[in-house]
Formats: sequence, C-alpha cells, structure tokens
Amino acid sequence: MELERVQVIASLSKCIDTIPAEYIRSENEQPAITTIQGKVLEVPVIDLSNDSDDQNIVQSVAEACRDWGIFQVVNHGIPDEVIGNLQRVGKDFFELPQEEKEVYAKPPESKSVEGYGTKLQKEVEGKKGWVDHLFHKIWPPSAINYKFWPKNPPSYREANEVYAERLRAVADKLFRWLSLGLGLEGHEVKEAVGGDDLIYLMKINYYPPCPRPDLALGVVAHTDMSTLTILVPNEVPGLQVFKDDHWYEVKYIPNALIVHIGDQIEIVSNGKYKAVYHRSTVNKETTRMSWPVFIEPSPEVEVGPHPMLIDDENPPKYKTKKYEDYMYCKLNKLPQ
Ligand SMILES: O=C(O)CCC(=O)C(=O)O
Ligand SMILES: [Fe+2]
Repeated sequence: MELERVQVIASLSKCIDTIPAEYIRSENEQPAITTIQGKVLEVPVIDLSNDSDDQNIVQSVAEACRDWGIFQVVNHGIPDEVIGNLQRVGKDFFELPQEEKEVYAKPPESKSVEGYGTKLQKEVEGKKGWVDHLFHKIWPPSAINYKFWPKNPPSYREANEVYAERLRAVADKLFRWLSLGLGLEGHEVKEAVGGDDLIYLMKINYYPPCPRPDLALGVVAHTDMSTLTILVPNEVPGLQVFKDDHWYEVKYIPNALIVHIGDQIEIVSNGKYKAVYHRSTVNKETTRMSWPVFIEPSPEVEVGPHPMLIDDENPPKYKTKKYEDYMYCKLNKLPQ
C-alpha cells in the first residue's frame, strides 16, 4: 500500500524516534519552540445554563469574539451521551482495517473535500501535517452524500444525525447572540450568511501517535473559511490559538464545545469579531481526535460587511463576494 496515510506511517514508526523529513516543520513553526509556557491566559469559557436571560451571555460572547475569536461553551444542552456516541463511532471508523477505510477515500478528481483523505491543500515547501481526516456533510438532508458516511460501525449514521440536530439548535442561539453583540436585533448575522441554507460540514481529524511531536504539527496554522466552526475534541489536548504574538493551548473540558469564529463572520461583522488563527499539535503516545463542524454559506451566497454596520466612520473593510469565490481564492492562496 502506498504510504500516504499518516495512520499507516505512524503504525510503522512505533519503534523509531525519527519522522520523515517532510513532517519536520521549520523552526518558526515547531511547537516545542513556539508554544508559550507557564501560567498563561486561557480561552474564555461561557456557561450557557441560564440562556433565557441572555444579557450576560451576549456580552461574554461579544468580548470573546473580539479578543480571541474562539471560546468554549459548557451546559450547551447537547447531552453528554450524544457527544460520546459521535466520538465513539468516529473512533471505531478510524480503527477499521485500512482497506475498509479506503472505500470512503475522496475520489482523486473530486472538487469537493468530502471523503477520507490526508492532505488538504498544497502545503508550503511540500511540508505535511501529521493527520488524516474524513469529511462529509451532515446538514441539510438535500446536501448529504451518504456515500461518504461510514456503514461501519452500523450506528455511525444515527449518531451523526442526532448530533447534527442538536448542534443546529446551539448554532442558532450562537448566531442570535452574535447579532445582538453587534447591536443588531438578533436575526441579521444568520441571514447575512444565507439563513436556513447554511451547510454543516463534519470533519473528523485523526492524529496518530507521533515519534517527534516537538518537531511536527497536525493541522498547520490557519483561520477557518466558515461562518462558525463548532468542535468537539477527544481528551488529548492539542488545539492551539494565536493571540498577541503567542501560541496558547486550549484546555480540555469534557463535553464542552469549542466555537471558532471563521472568516465569514469576521467579514459580516466588518472586523469587530476576529477569525481565530489556530493550529494543532500531536502526541508521542496517544491518538488525538477532533470533530469540527464547519458551518458554511452555500456556494452562491454573497457575503460582505453587514450594511447596518457601515457608515461614513465605518467604511467596509472587506469585499462582498460569493462564498465559492472566497473559497477558490483561499484554497489557491490568492488575494481576496
Ligand atoms: O483538531 C483541532 O483541534 C483543530 C482542527 C482544525 O483546526 C481544522 O480541522 O480546521
Ligand atoms: Fe481549523
């Protein structure tokens, strides 16, 4: 079998303490050198248990989006069991024999990201990330291609459907708070990114143990193109966010959801909310996994700074363009 999957390379390098050169990052990226140490700032944690009186939540969300572009939410209403099932079926899939996983491989010519795969885009200087992934849409039903949903384990489908349903309820609340935090009425931000036509794209990241976690990265530094990304991690830390010139680790809170502001919300808010620059690191002994769901506008929706946030003193800082054009430029590293 061709050595393309990181999981295969990892299983062959168990007794070795080196990694292939293409996984060794340059010094300005190596996590051992660039991660801030000691007692440090933490990504905001927002408790949603009292969400009927939402004044405090709106303020906390707005501050977190302005200062960090990322926050964790607890007591969000998704039962622990629903999250546990999502994690279990994803882990079971990645533990299947390699040939069973390859059935879901992204077709080489496909323009969509959907399917089982390894590298996403051309990386700078041919460097690779220590991670495999599976992408498939989970909402709306008309956009779902079940060909990319594992048949094994048999409960994969149900676990993902239940999670999708619950996640949409959380996302709708978040969109409302984002609007209120901008001084709007509540419905505007979601409408500005296409309203009920939003597409929910599930990604599972699988980061196998790595003999040199000090030198490698999982997913390299980036901002997400999405509106929001809502991520469930496993218990192995590894997500890092960039703030004030430093890389900070995001601490693991069982059953919390990690909410990332993506590029489209930065644009709609005309820069009041910041898309978070983030990356992930890997581990020597343990497998890290994460389940981000990218909430994306449909391709033909035009996204730009919201007209109610624009006046003579606040000119638009971003172009208004179709999401498909935005994606094209970002994936091909062209100016927006
Ligand atoms: O695994 C993580 O925590 C982050 C993954 C990520 O940023 C991504 O897949 O876009
Ligand atoms: Fe990301």
